Amino acid sequence: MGKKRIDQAIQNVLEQGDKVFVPYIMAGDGGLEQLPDQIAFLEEHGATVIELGIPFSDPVADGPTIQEAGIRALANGTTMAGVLDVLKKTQGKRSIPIVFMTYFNLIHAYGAGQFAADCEAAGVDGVIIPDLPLEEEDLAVPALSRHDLALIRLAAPTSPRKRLKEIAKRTEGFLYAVTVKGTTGARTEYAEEVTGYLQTLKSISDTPVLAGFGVSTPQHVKELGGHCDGVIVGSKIVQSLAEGNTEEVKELIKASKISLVKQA
Ligand SMILES: O=P(O)(O)OC[C@@H](O)[C@@H](O)c1c[nH]c2ccccc12
Repeated sequence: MGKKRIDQAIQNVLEQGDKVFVPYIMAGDGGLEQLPDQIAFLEEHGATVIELGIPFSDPVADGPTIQEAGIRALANGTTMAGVLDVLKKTQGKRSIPIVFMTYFNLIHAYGAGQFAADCEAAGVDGVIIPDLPLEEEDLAVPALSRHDLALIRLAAPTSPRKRLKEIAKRTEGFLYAVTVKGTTGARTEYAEEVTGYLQTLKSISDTPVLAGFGVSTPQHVKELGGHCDGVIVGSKIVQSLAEGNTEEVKELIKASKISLVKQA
């Protein structure tokens, strides 16, 4: 459980010669009762770790697709406590690691200590808190460490090198390389500097580096994956699942399986 489970899952994929694939889904989109099946589907089709978003009324880092998914999830009554409850009850049915993506406000309202304890009890392995800067981490880190939860840090393309080094040193599980300036959401192409930025992060990080924000086609998965250890896909997965287009999700995951291509 916890940090080690994330490290293990990522290591297994990399040793096999594949790239890590982390899908993001919004908990409660489509009804919270769907969550165990959504997780099982992603696990079955080869996801490495699942990033599970907790809906929040003021999602400052999110673009329209994820904002709308959050509104749908809130409208059907999804709460942090509800998500933890479902995960706790279905713990034995999955072996894929789960990472929460939640704004700090929700953790603060829940109580950081209680939050971390309940996460551990529900089999959650780590958290991403996009609005918790390095300088404020003490608000959460002691509780998270006590309950063996990895705190995955985000690197932004606007951060100076010195700061990137500190982020890379502190991160646990993986380093989340935000590839664009702006909010989450599908994009058609990437600026050329992204390649250099990912290479820089690889050179300063001992922890696997995963690229996220705007990854939305199998081509993106292959391209970006070629410069780091794998990718995170949010908006495109959220949209495909909401439309019932499971084929699209499978194709995205398949693009991270380099070893399959080599054998073919
Ligand atoms: O939606 P995109 O562009 O594929 O980006 C990933 C992203 O959705 C997911 O990791 C995420 C959702 N909300 C966030 C807030 C901050 C950082 C990351 C996230």
